[in-house]
Amino acid sequence: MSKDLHQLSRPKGSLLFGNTVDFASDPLGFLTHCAQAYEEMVPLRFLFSRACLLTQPEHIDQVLKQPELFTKNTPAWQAVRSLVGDGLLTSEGAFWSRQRRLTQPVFHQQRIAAYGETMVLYTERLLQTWQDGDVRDIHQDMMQLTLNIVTKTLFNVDMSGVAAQTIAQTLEVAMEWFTSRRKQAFLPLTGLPTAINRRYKQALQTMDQTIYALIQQRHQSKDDPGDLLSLLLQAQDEDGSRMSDRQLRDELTTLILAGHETTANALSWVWMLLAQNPAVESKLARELQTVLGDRAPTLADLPQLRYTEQIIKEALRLYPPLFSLARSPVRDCDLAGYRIPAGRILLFSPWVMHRSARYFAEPLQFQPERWEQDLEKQLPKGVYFPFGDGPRVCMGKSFALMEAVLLLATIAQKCQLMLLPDQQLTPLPSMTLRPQTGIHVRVAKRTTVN
Ligand code: HEM
Repeated sequence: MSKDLHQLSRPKGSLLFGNTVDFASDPLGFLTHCAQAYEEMVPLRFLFSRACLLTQPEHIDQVLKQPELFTKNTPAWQAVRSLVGDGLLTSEGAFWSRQRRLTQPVFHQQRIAAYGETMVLYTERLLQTWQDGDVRDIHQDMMQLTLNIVTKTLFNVDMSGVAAQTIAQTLEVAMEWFTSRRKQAFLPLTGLPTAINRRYKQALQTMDQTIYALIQQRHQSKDDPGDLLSLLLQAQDEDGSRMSDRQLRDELTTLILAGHETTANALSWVWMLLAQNPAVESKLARELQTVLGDRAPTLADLPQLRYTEQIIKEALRLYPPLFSLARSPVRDCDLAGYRIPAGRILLFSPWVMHRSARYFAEPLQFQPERWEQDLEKQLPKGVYFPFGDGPRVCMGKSFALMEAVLLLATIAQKCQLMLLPDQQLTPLPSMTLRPQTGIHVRVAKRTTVN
């Protein structure tokens, strides 16, 4: 006989709003506090929505491994849907399964191997514009660079000038809109003509024009570059029908968003952590000098760039770009002996799990060395999951890891980035975990390795 969630202790909230105010004002702090102060499941209430925070790895693992039972039908995912529509990230059931099958080949190891050259080339182009002593917002640089790489590799488009700016601006507004929705406990207030709602609607329209123009161009072109866009255009249902332009728009928007925002954030936090930890930075420089000397990295170097990879893993542990995930059961079910009613929002947070002293020694310290002995394999499932897990694990995981290592190696080989003093380096928990006011650095072109 399953137990009732009511039996579990929970953080006191206000009579009307429940835990909304605490969550909205400091989601990272609130979730961390709940995981530390209460039991394995923590019932929560956000105004009218009931939720439950999972803090046991085996529960998280069970939820991630059963996407048919635990779906993404939650307010937070609905908010993401307003931006990306019914693309791979947000669709469900047979439709998602078909789209995933169809898109998978583009992410096969051999295929993404070919993208390595573009990643390094685009990074070198960016470096050519940097002068010794320059002050830069490295977060903006990473956003621009990863956007250019994802559109070139997946859609064979050089996204520059106005189009790139349109996408960047839409994302800025979308993040602001998403943060404001979280603060309203995801109440469906999107219809109200508030300033931010209006700006968001306008930004979506402008971005749609850019994406539809890209689709149109390809419809008219005779070339078949064999990229993801060609694959999607050629895909046919059993009845011979093809994807509508609306569906193509959703998939393209999804991959542009998922394919650059996350990696850019991960790399931004890497630069901050390196600047704060000079011993790690020097060790990285030595690895790059030993493995690469003066030549640019290639795919073949990846197995030797072990410390570089450990830095990425460690930064993803401390600053997971998707800091919290959510699912909801389609029917009443049992989880760890508790009855979970259909529709209950289940929250679980990489931020919380990755910083737990139960699984990581000195959890708040940046220690890439902890990944030396294949720690990832030794950890229980559901502890370290920056890319999610189960059938809906990030489709771009290998792409992203390869990109992060190549970009880090290419830049760190040539430059050292130093943080400007007196800046607040606060993570803003929006749709992703972004640095709230960017990360401002001074560039020192490398002459010798320390
Ligand atoms: C450091 C970089 C990245 C991180 C941390 C990351 C993280 C994640 C996570 C946590 C999920 C699962 C969400 C959930 O289950 O609720 C996910 C899904 C997804 N990611 Fe990534 N991602 C990254 C890069 C990329 C890249 C480069 C691409 C594409 C080029 C991509 C495409 C996708 C797609 C399509 C999904 C949806 C998969 C599905 O539901 O079938 N991601 N990502």
